[in-house]
Amino acid sequence: MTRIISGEAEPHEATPFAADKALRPQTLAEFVGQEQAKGNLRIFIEAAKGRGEALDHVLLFGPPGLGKTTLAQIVARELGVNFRATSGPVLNKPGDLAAILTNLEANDVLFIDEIHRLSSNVEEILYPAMEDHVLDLVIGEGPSARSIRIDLAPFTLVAATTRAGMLATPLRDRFGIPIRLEFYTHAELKHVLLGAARKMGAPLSEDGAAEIAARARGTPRVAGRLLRRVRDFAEADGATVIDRKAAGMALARLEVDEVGLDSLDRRYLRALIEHYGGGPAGVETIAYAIAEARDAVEDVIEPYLMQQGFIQRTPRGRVACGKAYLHLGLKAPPPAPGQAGLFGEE
Ligand SMILES: Nc1ncnc2c1ncn2[C@@H]1O[C@H](COP(=O)(O)OP(=O)(O)OP(=O)(O)O)[C@@H](O)[C@H]1O
Ligand SMILES: [Mg+2]
Repeated sequence: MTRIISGEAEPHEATPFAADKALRPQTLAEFVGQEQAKGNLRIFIEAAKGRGEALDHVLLFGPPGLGKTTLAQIVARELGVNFRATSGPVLNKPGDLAAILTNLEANDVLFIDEIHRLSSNVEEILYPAMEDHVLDLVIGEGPSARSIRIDLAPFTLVAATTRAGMLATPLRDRFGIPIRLEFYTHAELKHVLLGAARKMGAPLSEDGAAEIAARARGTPRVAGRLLRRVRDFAEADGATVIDRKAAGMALARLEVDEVGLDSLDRRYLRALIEHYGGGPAGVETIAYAIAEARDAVEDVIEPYLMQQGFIQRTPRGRVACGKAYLHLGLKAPPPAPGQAGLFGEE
């Protein structure tokens, strides 16, 4: 799925040469928003440093593009320790993780992205490593198999996931510091955009930043991507400043509407309303109707539609709220007797 407003990283954004790598905030102070998470982290980091101990394990969860990887790197930098990064799908065998763990120095940060995709045999060796800093490995097979125990340096696991619900409870329980990242406010995104524009040398005005921020679906990665595309249009048009008008024109050409929805979001809402009478409809059914993978629908499309009150999740499926009808210019049917109102009130 290639969408300008997808919160997911595009392949080029995930490489070390990523256009947005230089824009990554380097310190907690530079990291915009997520005030509660930052405040807590600051205290825990200072305490761990003061005691000369490893920081407790941190679980970062939330939709794509909200800054999980960025925050993980910042934690290591603020602690003044090494940052080692890997990801769930990359760790195929217990030995892959064992090799990384045995190479960590005292109090280092190990970052495991997409921890929900860790295979269960790798997950099992992670438990004693997280809890007691030991590695229990089985060497050989069959009757000659024996297990050995290796001591590890104390370390901090920082794990990220878009799907905290998919983690096994014993794994989730081993994180002393769980942090949910929230969508950013328009003001926070405006701040992110002005900072990024300064670093890119792009002539973004205050009202231009506000215009992009309002359409970036609460997500810094989307804001950064929109800024780059808007700058391209502005340059092509010979604009000397990216103001509200230039940004608005570019965003219209990108088919991103005033509230940050693109054609795929609108297709989702239309499918739910026009094919399924506004719901309740199962996510599988809607995904099929718009020819998208269920995971993408759940991770990328729905969180923002839900947060903005376009749809609601009910035990019987997704339901379109009044705001969705209004946004598409459709007339909302009256609520059926005994059912929740369409405007979200229970
Ligand atoms: N609080 C922030 N302030 C400024 N820029 C930010 C902030 N959070 C994220 N960014 C920028 O947004 C982009 C995406 O951030 P990041 O890669 O950390 O997201 P993520 O949550 O790890 O996404 P994914 O779930 O896809 O791994 C980066 O370019 C980063 O610089
Ligand atoms: Mg990431």
